[in-house]
Amino acid sequence: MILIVDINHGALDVAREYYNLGYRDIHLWDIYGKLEKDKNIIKKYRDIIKHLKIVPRKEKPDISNYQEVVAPIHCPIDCKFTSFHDAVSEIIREKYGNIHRKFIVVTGVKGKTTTTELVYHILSGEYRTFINNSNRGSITPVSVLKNIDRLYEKDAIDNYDLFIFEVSLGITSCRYGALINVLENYSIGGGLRDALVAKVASMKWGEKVYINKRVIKEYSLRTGRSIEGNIVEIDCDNLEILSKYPLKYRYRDKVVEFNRGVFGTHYVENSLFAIRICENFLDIENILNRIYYFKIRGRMNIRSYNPIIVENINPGLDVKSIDYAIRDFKSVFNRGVVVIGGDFGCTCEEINEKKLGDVLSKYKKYFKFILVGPLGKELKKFVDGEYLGNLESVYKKCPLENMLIIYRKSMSS
Ligand SMILES: Nc1ncnc2c1ncn2[C@@H]1O[C@H](COP(=O)(O)OP(=O)(O)OP(=O)(O)O)[C@@H](O)[C@H]1O
Repeated sequence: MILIVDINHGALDVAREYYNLGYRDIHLWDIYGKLEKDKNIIKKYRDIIKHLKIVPRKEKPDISNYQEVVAPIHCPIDCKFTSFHDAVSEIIREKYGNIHRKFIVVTGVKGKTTTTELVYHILSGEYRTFINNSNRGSITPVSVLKNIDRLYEKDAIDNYDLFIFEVSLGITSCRYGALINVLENYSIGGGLRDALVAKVASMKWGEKVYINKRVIKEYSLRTGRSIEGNIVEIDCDNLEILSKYPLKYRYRDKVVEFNRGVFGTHYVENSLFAIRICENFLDIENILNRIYYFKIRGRMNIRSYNPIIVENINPGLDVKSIDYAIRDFKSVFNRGVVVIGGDFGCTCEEINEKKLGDVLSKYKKYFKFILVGPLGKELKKFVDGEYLGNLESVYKKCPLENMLIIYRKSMSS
């Protein structure tokens, strides 16, 4: 008997794969009551649901009855289980042989989307490249499998030489994997595990994995163990930054240079990973040339030049990345306006408005604050600032000063 947990994160897809691989007696625990809330799921997965025993949310299955439990790594269950990262990695190998040898998989706390977009931008000059990241869809481990299934169904898999995936909380089987940072280590699984240990545990799925030196150090301090596998340590902290805007830094005997449309020193870390991965495929001149033309919306892009407006509008902004964004902006422009706010409920990790308020207070000598969206409304309790409702009202005001816009934008808005 096998127990698969959590429909929200793809348990029905995983169950279907196990069934097709010959497993029987599959129980599925709908831990968050998804089937009660969303009747469309029953229609969509009728073919597999009829072969499963569904354990409803209110019932707690007796784990000791099962030979194997399969669950998302952040699932709040206290037992030994196969993570979805492990299950998906094995299923891909079973179903598709060596296709994972064409995969580049990126994980981390901040910069996953930017790094996958960079790798895609660099490699797609020479390779037929597929990408999935949070700009384009779900980034659960199961989404890797679903993307490959879809390409096979459409007979489109041979249209690509390489496949780039952003995956949350760890990598799945791949030729090249990357763990770019653990900017904020947070607890998962109701406090039973943490993001750092979860991400590191998945590194075994990469034939070669690029890991931030800071993460290697933090992991060793936290657990007393070293990370196993074919690891390339990436040291992002000892580089010579030649200019913050336009961004330029020294890489070996070369200069990495960005165009004026992107802003922020976090691009150093993200591009360093992109360069190291892409060096497996292209020569450095070609890579540097592509980087110069890189642009990405909503992640510290320049919206206009006089005065400067920098836009940081995306779902993944946490307190630390907001702090870094303002610090970077201050280090180049010194003063101006910070527009701050947006939505709640963008990601599993909710933003703490009180902590954010404390961070903003550090900068109140230098910046005027304009507050926007539901988060902005809450921030009024912690910082002085004009509440302007939404971003449209901000743009209508025609700013006269340099302005940084930080807006946590949910995928649905
Ligand atoms: N390497 C980095 N270090 C610190 N902050 C970063 C880094 N890369 C990006 N950021 C900040 O995080 C924001 C989100 O970046 P990005 O979307 O690339 O991260 P992500 O990991 O995909 O986020 P999420 O998956 O949580 O939405 C950026 O706009 C920037 O402010």
